[in-house]
Amino acid sequence: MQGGTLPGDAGSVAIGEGKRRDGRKIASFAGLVVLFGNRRLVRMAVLTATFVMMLGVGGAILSIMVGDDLSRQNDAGIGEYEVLTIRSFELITLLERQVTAEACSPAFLEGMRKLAFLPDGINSILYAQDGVIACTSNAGKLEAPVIIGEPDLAASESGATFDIWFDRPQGALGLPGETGTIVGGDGFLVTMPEISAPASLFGKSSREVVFRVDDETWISRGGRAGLYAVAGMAGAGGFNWADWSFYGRDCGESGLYCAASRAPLSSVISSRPFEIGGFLAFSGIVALFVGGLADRGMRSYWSLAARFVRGLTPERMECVYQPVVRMETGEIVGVEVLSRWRDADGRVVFPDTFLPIVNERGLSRRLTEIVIGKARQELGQHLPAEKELQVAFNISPRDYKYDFLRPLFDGHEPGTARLGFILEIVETESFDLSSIKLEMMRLRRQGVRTYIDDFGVGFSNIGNLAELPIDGVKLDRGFSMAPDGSLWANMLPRALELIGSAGHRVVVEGVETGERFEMLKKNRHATFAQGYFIARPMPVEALVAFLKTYPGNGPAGELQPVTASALNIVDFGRLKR
Ligand SMILES: Nc1nc2c(ncn2[C@@H]2O[C@@H]3COP(=O)(O)O[C@H]4[C@@H](O)[C@H](n5cnc6c(=O)[nH]c(N)nc65)O[C@@H]4COP(=O)(O)O[C@H]3[C@H]2O)c(=O)[nH]1
Repeated sequence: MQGGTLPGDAGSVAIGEGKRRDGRKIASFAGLVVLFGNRRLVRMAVLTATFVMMLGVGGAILSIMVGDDLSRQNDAGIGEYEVLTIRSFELITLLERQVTAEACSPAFLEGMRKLAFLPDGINSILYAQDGVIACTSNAGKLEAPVIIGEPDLAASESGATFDIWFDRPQGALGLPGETGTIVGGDGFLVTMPEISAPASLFGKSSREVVFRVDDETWISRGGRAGLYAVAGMAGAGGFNWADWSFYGRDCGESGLYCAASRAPLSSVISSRPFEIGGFLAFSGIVALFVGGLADRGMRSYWSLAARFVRGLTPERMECVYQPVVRMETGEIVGVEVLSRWRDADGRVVFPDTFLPIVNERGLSRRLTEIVIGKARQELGQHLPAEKELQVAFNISPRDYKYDFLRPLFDGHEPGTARLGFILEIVETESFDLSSIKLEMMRLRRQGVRTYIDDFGVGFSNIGNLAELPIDGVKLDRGFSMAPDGSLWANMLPRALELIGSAGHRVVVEGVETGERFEMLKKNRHATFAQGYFIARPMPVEALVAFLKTYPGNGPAGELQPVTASALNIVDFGRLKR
């Protein structure tokens, strides 16, 4: 057997068009994926998507970690301010209870100093009368009393009111060069020291602690002023694309203090170069792995073999019919059924491409079953009622071994049926045909004849001509397609003689020219001919049209002898793709 290397079959495009329109959209989409180049594209897309997804996951983890760290810094700042505030009130309560001597007297000052040394972080106590600071725990009685002025804020906590003076210089109060926030009610006041920020885990971060008056009003209590406002505008996840920075914003339980922190992405990355570099490398490896998996999956899912196995269905398998001429009368007496398979993208795949898959995967019986069923149904439906035709199928000799061929011709009544059936045994491997003799005879009794296909090439054996119950032989197209004067061309009459003398009919395949056709007409052993000179394989609708116009097909009993020039009346070019 030789693989078909045809550019196409006659009429298959135009006639098959309408039928396949529905499947076009799906097919063209499938085609995108089927194309090898696109498989690479899909692989790249999967790889990129995986990498981006990994970056997304990594980014989310990083942003949670940075967010946690920023919250930790915020909480530390808020906590310290809140603790100090509470301690301030406790201290003021203690002062009011314990320091009861005459205001700013030595005993009074002694009492203030003792409490200033409590381990509460507050070491500066002031005493003011009518808005004027008269003495402090550090400076004692002030020679020049200090007017404290209006408080920045009058707040209330658990029913008690207290005033706050933010960031007042402490020089005149015995703490030169320092500033502090003064908190207190009427009489005793305490100065809260500045609080330092804890170290960031992710590079250089900045922080601002604010005293929150209400949702819209707050007073900066240290750090980088304005940060709290920007943090409020940072989007979900606390990442601000405007300055590529992470932001965190938290408030304490009392709601009096809030804090905001910022960590620029660049400093986060530069603070963890190995971890981040390692994660990027890991993401790359995962993406390559997933891309490879996708590629392997696609290769096994979209390989031609996998596509064919999935698509070996009557819907995707098409039959084309190549007419066979009886040389004596010039009449079309038969057709060879040749199969074509439609790939997922709608392209036609020829037998030389899919037959190796059929043989490798043991699908020959499935193929035969589909082709015979489909051809019988198509011919039965389309052929004119009076037309008799010999229909030849290609069969692997292995298929004879199973009791499966005969049921495919159920209902076939030899002698009365207008369709006769021929099985052309294709010898693709060394196979002992004598082992299927019995089945050949059983089929013959059922009216199904057996021919040996592609005689003269491959595994054909002259002994088979004499020993097997065969009904005919198809001479390989290599003989008639060979150029004039070549060894093959010279062997053609000898091969015909050999087969004819064994008493078999011969179908000469591959008749491409009028000269060869005329030459064969003169040879009494050349019973039938098939080839492009007569017609290319074509779909059933084209076959019906062809049979009507073919010059040798006159009304029954009036068959016209056909000459090469008469045959050329048919416009074969119109039928060729
Ligand atoms: N150059 C040239 N070629 C011509 C000419 N006339 C016919 N042909 C081509 O030669 C092949 C003849 O079929 P084959 O020898 O049985 O060879 C067939 C047959 O062995 C096998 N095959 C086709 N359909 C089936 C099938 O349904 N089942 C099985 N098992 N095999 C099949 O595939 C082979 C190739 O089939 P196709 O590609 O259809 O190729 C066909 C046909 O299109 C001509 O004048 N010139």
